[in-house]
Amino acid sequence: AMEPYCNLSFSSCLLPESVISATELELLTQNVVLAHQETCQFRQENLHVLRWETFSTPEMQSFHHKPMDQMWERCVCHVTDAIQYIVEFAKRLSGFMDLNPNDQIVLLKAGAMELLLLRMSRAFNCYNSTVYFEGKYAQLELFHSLGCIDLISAMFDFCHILGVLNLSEHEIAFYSAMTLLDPCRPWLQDKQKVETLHRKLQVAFRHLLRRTHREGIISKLPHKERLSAICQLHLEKLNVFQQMYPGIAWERFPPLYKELFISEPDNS
Ligand SMILES: O=S(=O)(c1ccc(F)cc1)C1(c2ccc(OCc3ccccc3)cc2)CCCC1
Repeated sequence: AMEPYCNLSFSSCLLPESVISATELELLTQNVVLAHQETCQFRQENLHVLRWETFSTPEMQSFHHKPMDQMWERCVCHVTDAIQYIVEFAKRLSGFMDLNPNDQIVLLKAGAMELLLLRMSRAFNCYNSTVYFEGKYAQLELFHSLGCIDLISAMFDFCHILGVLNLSEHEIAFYSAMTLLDPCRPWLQDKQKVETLHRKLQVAFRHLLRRTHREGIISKLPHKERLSAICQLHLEKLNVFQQMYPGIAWERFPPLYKELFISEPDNS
């Protein structure tokens, strides 16, 4: 099939807005990979050396006996830390800061937890189903006191699916950028602008996969419905937690987490 872009000798040819030049393709790929590398929070090599360091039974017990609200507060703080890196990733993606501020917030509100799950798969050991948590790798059981083991096991399953694909940092970078810059997010004002960015990312990602003979993973990447279902479940569990511990979320959860996941109480 015709290459998705004109080569430089025809640089004067009229490029339909969705097609991208070879140079722009290369610059976009560098931008996405660098934005991810600079904001990935934990380096792959550091996670790798720890991946067989699991919590001992006594340590597991201590997590088990933690009160639900304490465990929630710890996880919510880790989420907030992780999301600060995700916000930084977004800001470094070419085109994101040119979007209007409303659309930047819309994309981060809808995509932050999804990107957190994609990044969490980097810290998942799919050989013993453990995930990096507070310095070591934890089994599912450790999170029992959160009272939302169905949410946590859905996250584990998701990380397992991605872990089996053994995605490279480049692939995770593109998967993250395309998840964030999703033109189908509700309430977008300038959908067209996000669409153009998304299409350029698609061309660049396909180009990378072709170059690395990894086209096969496209059909194996989880559908976005799966990602949004887990994020929906998180919001439901957060709601249940707020019913059980009224006031804790408002008093103890970081502002960024509240901004993203807790809708203003309707004062009606
Ligand atoms: O280290 S973590 O706290 C962690 C928690 C559970 C787990 F199984 C593995 C890791 C962290 C994370 C925290 C909450 C998450 O969902 C939302 C959630 C779930 C349950 C309670 C509160 C929030 C997802 C991930 C990993 C990435 C960033 C922090």
